[in-house]
Amino acid sequence: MLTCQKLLNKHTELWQKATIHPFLGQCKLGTIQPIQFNTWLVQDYLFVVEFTRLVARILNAAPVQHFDSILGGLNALKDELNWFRDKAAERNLDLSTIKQSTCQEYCNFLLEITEMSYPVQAVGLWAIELAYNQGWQLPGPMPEPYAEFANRWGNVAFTEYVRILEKQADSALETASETVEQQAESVFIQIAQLENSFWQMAFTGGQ
Ligand SMILES: Cc1ncc(CN)c(N)n1
Repeated sequence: MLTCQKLLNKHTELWQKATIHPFLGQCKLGTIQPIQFNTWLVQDYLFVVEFTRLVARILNAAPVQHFDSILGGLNALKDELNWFRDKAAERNLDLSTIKQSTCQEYCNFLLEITEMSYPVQAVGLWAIELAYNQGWQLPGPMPEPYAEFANRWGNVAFTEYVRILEKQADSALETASETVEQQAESVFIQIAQLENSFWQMAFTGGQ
């Protein structure tokens, strides 16, 4: 039987590339350049808009026992979108801009996930949230102004939320066919690759 942990064990290197990147390393050192950080901030806001739509669709496919956590996630996304708007305003950034190709590619992939069965969606949701939880947590405490960003996804409550998503994905996988297991693995791999590309996009600052 496939589990989230098995996916992490099987694709260690790929997952490391998704969660450990010079972008985050330079946030930790305080040496990230404004163009790089601002590129990430604007593009991540655009991503989170589409991610919110994905979570809403996952709610539609989920068993009622999983509603609590998904509704909690949607509520947190409401705050997160407003927080992104505040952060962008502080930096005089225009959020009504076009998506860079990597961001667009990831958003297109989110749409593809919505057409798959619930176990695959549950694995996708867990992987996307785990990527940010670990990505922002692994470097350890960051200096201001990045501490606030690291804390948003690295905090204990978010870690607990990701654990619940993992349990839900595992329970959805319990009765999954081999085909669905393969789809879940493929979605996990693609998310890991897209997460790495997203950091890379921000790191190159849109040049
Ligand atoms: C690219 C990306 N991946 C994941 C997350 C966490 N929701 C995010 N905000 N952005």
